[in-house]
Amino acid sequence: MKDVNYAQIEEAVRMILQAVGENPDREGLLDTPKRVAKMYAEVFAGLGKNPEDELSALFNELHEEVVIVKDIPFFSMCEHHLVPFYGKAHVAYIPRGGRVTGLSKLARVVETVARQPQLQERITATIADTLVNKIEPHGVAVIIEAEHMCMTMRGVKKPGASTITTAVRGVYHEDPQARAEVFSLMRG
Ligand SMILES: Nc1nc2c(ncn2[C@@H]2O[C@H](COP(=O)(O)OP(=O)(O)OP(=O)(O)O)[C@@H](O)[C@H]2O)c(=O)[nH]1
Ligand SMILES: [Zn+2]
Repeated sequence: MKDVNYAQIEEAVRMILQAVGENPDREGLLDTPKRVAKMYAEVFAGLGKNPEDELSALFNELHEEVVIVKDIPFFSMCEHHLVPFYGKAHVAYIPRGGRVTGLSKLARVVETVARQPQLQERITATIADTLVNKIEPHGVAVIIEAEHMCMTMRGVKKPGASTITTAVRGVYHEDPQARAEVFSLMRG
């Protein structure tokens, strides 16, 4: 994790409160800058981390068929508005050469990639590329379904609108039938 400058966040939050016409010195807001600084440190904890480091647990198991972990909940922050977007990630890969990773490690990759100012497309692609680079599987497919609060609580205000993004690599990129099969397992 990158070093977080808590004092600077606190100062900035005080300034924002003042700028919107609030009184940062009223009792209810006194600890708010501190809380917000802690909150940002937590929700941006993925900054400066390499998600490939999460894939350190490798088991030498010759399983050259698909492994899918689906419905991995995640929370991220849209880099345009710094409001949350959240939903579920589904991650599938076909191990190669006995390089099978711990199931929880797939969820850890999702967590690390999501915990930074992000775009849904970039989270999706980064998860796929992390697996490709670290364990060189036969194929990877990632689907993310999310609701963006910048589209629900503000702006166009369309609660319930859901965004689906995919990233496919290797055999899932090359073979439409394999891709259709894995997508139906992931979304079923
Ligand atoms: N592609 C993509 N766009 C996103 C994501 N999160 C938010 N956005 C969009 O980023 C865009 C920013 O558009 P701008 O016109 O620069 O900003 P804005 O005036 O606040 O736009 P509105 O949201 O339409 O009010 C909006 O269309 C958002 O819906 C994301 O993960 N991926
Ligand atoms: Zn946004």
